Amino acid sequence: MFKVLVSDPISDLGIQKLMDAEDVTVVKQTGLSEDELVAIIGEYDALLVRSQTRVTERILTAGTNLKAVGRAGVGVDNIDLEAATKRGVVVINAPDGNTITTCEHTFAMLMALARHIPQAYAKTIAGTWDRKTFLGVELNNKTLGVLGMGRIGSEVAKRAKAFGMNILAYDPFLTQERAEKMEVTLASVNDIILNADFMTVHTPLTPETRNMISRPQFEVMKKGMRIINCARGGVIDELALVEAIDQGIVAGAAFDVFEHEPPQSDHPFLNHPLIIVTPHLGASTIEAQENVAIDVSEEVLHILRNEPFKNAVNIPPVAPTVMKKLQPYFSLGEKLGSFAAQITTKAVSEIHIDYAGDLSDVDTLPLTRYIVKGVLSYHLGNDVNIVNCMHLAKSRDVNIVVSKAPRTKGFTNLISVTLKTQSDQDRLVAGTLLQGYGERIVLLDKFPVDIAPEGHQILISHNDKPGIIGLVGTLIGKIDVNIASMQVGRTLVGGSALMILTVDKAVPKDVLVQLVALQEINTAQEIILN
Ligand SMILES: NC(=O)C1=CN([C@@H]2O[C@H](COP(=O)(O)OP(=O)(O)OC[C@H]3O[C@@H](n4cnc5c(N)ncnc54)[C@H](O)[C@@H]3O)[C@@H](O)[C@H]2O)C=CC1
Ligand SMILES: O=C(O)C(=O)COP(=O)(O)O
Repeated sequence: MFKVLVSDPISDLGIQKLMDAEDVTVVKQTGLSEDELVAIIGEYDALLVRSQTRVTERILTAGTNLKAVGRAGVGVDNIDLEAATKRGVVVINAPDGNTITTCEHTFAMLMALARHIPQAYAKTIAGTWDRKTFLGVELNNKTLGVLGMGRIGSEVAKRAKAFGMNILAYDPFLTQERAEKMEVTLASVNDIILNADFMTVHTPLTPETRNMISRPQFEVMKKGMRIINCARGGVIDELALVEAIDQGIVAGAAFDVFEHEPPQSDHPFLNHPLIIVTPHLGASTIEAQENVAIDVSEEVLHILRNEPFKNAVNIPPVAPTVMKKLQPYFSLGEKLGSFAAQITTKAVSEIHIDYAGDLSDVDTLPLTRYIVKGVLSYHLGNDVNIVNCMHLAKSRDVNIVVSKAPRTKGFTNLISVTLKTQSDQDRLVAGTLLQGYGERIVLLDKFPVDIAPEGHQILISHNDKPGIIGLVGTLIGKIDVNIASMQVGRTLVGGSALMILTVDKAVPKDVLVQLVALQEINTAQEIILN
């Protein structure tokens, strides 16, 4: 039974699927401190959060059973991604579910700012009928600068056009072609600062975007600018903004987010007559909360059940078409890696993977992860997964080298895994996916073989002499282990040869020792593939 902890307020309707799952127990406990979370997280397989819970390295370290952290929303700046990756915890988010809602909140803030609605409301309900102070501005024919044209920024631009606004858009990934398609003007940050009447930010908070708009930008800014931030606190320098408002450069600001949330009661934004604020409500609609909770619950279920998932933040994204092509090879890749690791007795310094045939023209990184996982998990056990395997390999100075060849001899696809060791005792295992026959190992070192990679195998290297097969069969038979299949490969008559037996159950270690003691047998190794 998997245990999932929900530590922020997340829609019940959205997580219904998780609550209904027979193999999952959901526990809801919100408002926990870091210490409280550290104390209990060890029992849980997954943690579901929004932006309040800070998922720190301490929490991730204490979460010894943790497989996934699900963020019911977009921003993952409250999660220590590096620590999660190191510990093999998949971090997933729900990037699409709150786009429209946050865009609409941005628009609500934009209009409230243009017409002083919160200030007018407060004065009116306090009993003053003031029709002079709150002279607003129209949006029509004004210029809106959008910094960050991702999901939310693009939707804001679309709606602003319907209000008759001209859009200046800046995003490092915005091309001229896409800008034209969206009927916005591609601009620089400087163009926006100098020419816009309103400016809205929709970027994540990164080292590059932190204080993107600060004193130097305010100093040259077009007078009367109005600024909206429904993205992340810290993108616009809070103190510099207050100064710019007080100097009459900026006419007003509307902020949903703060550098530190919740802000201290003496934060200069609170009670400033020209700044309106909301408490990080951008994503807070019934619809968005259901959407993000559904998305994240489905993904967490996939991860817990070892099924393919998308939207992992700490694994590079894979295009669906590529995924479709690669997925059938994941299990074969992992088994090849595991097989190679089990027959390699020296420390591995390089994992060399060669993809040939069908696999040579796709981005094979996701498959490489499965192979590396297979190699490392033989020694490192369940601590290795496709999230942390590359990091673990690097931290152990194991190089991963990938080569590709468009053609293979006799196979439409071939994956060859060579484990290189410092003592030059390299081992090679190659496999293919045969239409109708499934996974096969077809090459072991230099010997052609045909083995279904599953269950228990014994790999024996011997000299090519008559009578060896009989000796081995007799010894294995004596301990009552059934041999399901046997193959012998050699390159030269009378030279070195290789025998591989598929057996029905594990063979005790002392039998392997007895096998090696037989004449003409050099090594005997057991390989277990699940
Ligand atoms: N207030 C709230 O409740 C909510 C806030 N957000 C926040 O809104 C922001 C945007 O979310 P989405 O549009 O979904 O993300 P997105 O990933 O679709 O868009 C972000 C865009 O920012 C751009 N960007 C990155 N660095 C930049 C830079 N230096 N200058 C200009 N653009 C840059 C990226 O290229 C990308 O196109 C995120 O920070 C997210 O956390 C999202 C949902 C709700
Ligand atoms: O999705 C995001 O990035 C948000 O900022 C929304 O945060 P929340 O889930 O409302 O705490």
